[in-house]
Amino acid sequence: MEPESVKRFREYLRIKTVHPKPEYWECADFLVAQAKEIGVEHQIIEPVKGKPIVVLKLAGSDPSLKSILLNSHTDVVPVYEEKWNYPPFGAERVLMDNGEYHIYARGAQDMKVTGSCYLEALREIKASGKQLLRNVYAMFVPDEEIGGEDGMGAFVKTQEFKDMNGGFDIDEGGPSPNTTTYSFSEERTLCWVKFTARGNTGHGSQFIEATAIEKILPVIYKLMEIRDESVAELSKFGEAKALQQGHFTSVNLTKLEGGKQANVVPAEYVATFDIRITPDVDCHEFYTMLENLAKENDVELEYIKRGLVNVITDLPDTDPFMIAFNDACKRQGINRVPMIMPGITDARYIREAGIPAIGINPMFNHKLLAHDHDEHIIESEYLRAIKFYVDMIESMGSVSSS
Ligand SMILES: CSCC[C@H](NC=O)C(=O)O
Ligand SMILES: [Zn+2]
Ligand SMILES: [Zn+2]
Repeated sequence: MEPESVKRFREYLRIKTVHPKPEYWECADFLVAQAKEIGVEHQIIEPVKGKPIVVLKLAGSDPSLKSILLNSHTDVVPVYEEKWNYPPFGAERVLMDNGEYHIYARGAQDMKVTGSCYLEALREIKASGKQLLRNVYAMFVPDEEIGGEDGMGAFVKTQEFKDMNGGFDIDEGGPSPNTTTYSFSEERTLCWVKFTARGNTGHGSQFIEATAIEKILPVIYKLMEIRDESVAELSKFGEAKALQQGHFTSVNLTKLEGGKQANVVPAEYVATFDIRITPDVDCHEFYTMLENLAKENDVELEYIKRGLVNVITDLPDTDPFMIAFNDACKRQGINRVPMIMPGITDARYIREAGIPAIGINPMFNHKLLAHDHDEHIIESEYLRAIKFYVDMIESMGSVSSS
């Protein structure tokens, strides 16, 4: 028998909130219907037209206290459909040889599973008739996968967000490949940067000076050197490599453009990099280094997107919210290990707004398939995750001081 919570999760997965044209209103309709069924208030905020944010509220008995926020994004990244063994928006429930059911869909891990856990946990708590002390808000926001400027970035600036009076945010994490759970209270800083070199052109048989290629190559070499250094440092950690990656700056040359024909020396060459700066270094110093590198080589630099601040959540274990958080983890058999988020998430906007945020995903034994083909989750782990969130929400929502 398929649990009702799984049916609802699969319904959420079937909504094509996929870039570049996510069906945000279909998604909002689904979430509003959920709120009505669960019996909690909801609100739709649209700080940017066509990008609705849906917020569900589990009302606490003392609304003057700071609230607990549960954040999730509704959008998902595109798919290479031909590479999937199951339709990416079919949300098929497949019985595996080991007796486990898998649910296949884009967003199954990243991160509709978490959004569904919030919905199911609110449903359970509401149905139990218990009233918590603090307001709890589940937020469903668009556009995280494209930077979140029009989603959480815009939302945190609204009066509606301020009125929620958030005291602590539970946010996005990743499932664990084993039974250790990662928790994220800091992220690397995103830097997408494009270098354009211009130079002399002419016949491909000649020794032409000051070509675009000669200018761009030292820039590429230098950045690849930084990449090599990170790889070398990271490899020293052996098995613990994945856990440590956030302490190193990652560099990837993601686009290289230029040249028209084999015998024409290119007049222009463009190199685009996806760089993630570790919070262990000052991002402004890193930017100065990039700018100097460009200047020294007569290359133009343009930031496509970059972070300018990097706020981390650093609460002591004696903080009442942390006590409640850790207690719930312990009760649910979650062995929490801190890690720096390798990518960027909407939690950064919440931290910048002055609210502590921790990203977590309590599911065990999953291959990380965010943004990958055949993204799926193990049903029994989803069901266990719901229990985790029920406990976590009740625990955090009952914190009396702070
Ligand atoms: C600039 S938006 C990119 C956001 C994305 N976040 C999760 O995958 C990431 O690449 O980290
Ligand atoms: Zn995500
Ligand atoms: Zn993602």
